[in-house]
Amino acid sequence: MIHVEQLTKTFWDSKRGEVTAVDSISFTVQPGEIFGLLGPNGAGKTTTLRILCTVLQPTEGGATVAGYDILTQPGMVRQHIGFLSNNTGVYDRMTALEMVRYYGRLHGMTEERLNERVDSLFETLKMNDFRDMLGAKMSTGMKQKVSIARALIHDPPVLIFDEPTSGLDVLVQRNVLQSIAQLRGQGKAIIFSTHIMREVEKLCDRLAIMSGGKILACGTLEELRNQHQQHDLEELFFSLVAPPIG
Ligand SMILES: Nc1ncnc2c1ncn2[C@@H]1O[C@H](COP(=O)(O)OP(=O)(O)OP(=O)(O)O)[C@@H](O)[C@H]1O
Repeated sequence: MIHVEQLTKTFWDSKRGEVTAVDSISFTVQPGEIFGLLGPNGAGKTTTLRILCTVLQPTEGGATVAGYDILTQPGMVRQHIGFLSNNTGVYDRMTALEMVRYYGRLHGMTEERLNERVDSLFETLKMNDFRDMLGAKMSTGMKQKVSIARALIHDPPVLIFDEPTSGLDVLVQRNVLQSIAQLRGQGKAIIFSTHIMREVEKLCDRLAIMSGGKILACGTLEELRNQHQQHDLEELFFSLVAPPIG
């Protein structure tokens, strides 16, 4: 469902010179699978996800999403992908319902299909209590639900979550993680980027540990534990990302 092949992205930075944000990474994600990208700040997670969403172009390598090529079929990729970050971008002057419907129309959905999807999403995400509330009056948790509904309105087979729980309180975090787990049950292919190990342990079927633009390890948690002879994910992570000096 998602195939990433030797993807590389370099940026030119006036202070640092050439920065290799993503360095020849490859991985695949199957339907019904949550694939975790775990890495510290600056590891290259967001850059990778932005390339998959066709917001950025890779310097080298490529990827297909739901069978469509990110370079030659970016419009089709966007139609088959839902993207959620922690930056909710909810408009102050639109209600929850207006915002979600607006995104559905951007995806070219018919009114009938849109009504169906809105009803089902507002029900499952428990959004009916604030469907007519303006963005300006919503709590952070409400805004995050609107963002989730907006990302899911066109029922895409591929979902990309970039640190979706950062800045949320524990209750809302739990809610968001439960919603993501439900989506796996519906057969979606999901990429979930985070630097929170507990979330990876709870949610992800497979993971890649990223640092300095590279994938340092990739597999199920069990495979990584066996390969690196380290049961504790936190210890495993530190041994890869910040190995002891000397
Ligand atoms: N537009 C840009 N111009 C220059 N450098 C960039 C640009 N975007 C990202 N970078 C650099 O690329 C590297 C990877 O950044 P990226 O945002 O992908 O990491 P990340 O793993 O998502 O980190 P975080 O958890 O902090 O969001 C960093 O060194 C960052 O400074």
